[in-house]
Amino acid sequence: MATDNIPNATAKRLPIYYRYLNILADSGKKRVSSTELAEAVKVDSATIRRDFSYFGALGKRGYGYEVEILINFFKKILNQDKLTNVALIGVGNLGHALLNFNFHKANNVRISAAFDINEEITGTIQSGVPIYPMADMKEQLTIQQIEIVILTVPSPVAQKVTDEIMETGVKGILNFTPLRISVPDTVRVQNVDLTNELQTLIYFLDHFGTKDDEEDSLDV
Ligand SMILES: NC(=O)c1ccc[n+]([C@@H]2O[C@H](COP(=O)([O-])OP(=O)(O)OC[C@H]3O[C@@H](n4cnc5c(N)ncnc54)[C@H](O)[C@@H]3O)[C@@H](O)[C@H]2O)c1
Repeated sequence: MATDNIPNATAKRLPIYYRYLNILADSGKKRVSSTELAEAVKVDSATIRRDFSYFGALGKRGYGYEVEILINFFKKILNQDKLTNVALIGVGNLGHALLNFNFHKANNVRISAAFDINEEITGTIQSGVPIYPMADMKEQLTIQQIEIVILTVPSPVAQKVTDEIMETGVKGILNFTPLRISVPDTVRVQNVDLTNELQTLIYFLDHFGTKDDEEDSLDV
């Protein structure tokens, strides 16, 4: 089944579907229609049907979707069976918040190592995660076979730190810094910018009120 070329917006909705399907399964529900799912996850049913259609026939017209089949399907696609270790670089205000949070609601991803230059925190363990000095970064990323890094360093050092990361086996960076970092084609960068999200929200409220177009909504 080809899942390589699904649109970004669809890929971003998959964890939302997966989370809600688990809630349905926990409440004993066996079957769900795209309309019911649409109501719960606030994505219109046509979009849900189109998203699911990228993965072949997951349901039948007029019958809906088997909750368990969908869960098993998304579990595989989202790699929920496999624990992904992630590293955090830059344990300041934002880094601390992410360490505290540590994705405890997702059982397939966790921050297993953090790095900083601040000697007051290196060598300590915060929220159960060891903070290593930057001098240990390459070695630890390699030993722990970490392929994903969350970047929360100040923007003036973001590219330099990225270049160091590129000397390891890291394949993906969740970039919280405002700098648009340069990486080789083999590495994927996902930028997170709360200011941008807030401004987009303000724009939609100003122009369209509260009724948003699903394709452009902020949680795509
Ligand atoms: N995307 C967003 O919505 C969003 C929101 C807030 C902050 N930010 C960005 O996130 C980053 C962190 O913000 P913050 O408020 O936590 O900053 P901060 O100054 O509190 O933390 C930065 C941390 O990085 C460490 N650091 C500095 N140079 C380093 C280096 N070369 N290698 C490793 N660690 C290094 C510092 O010691 C510090 O602990 C900034 O780039 C900021 O602009 C983004």
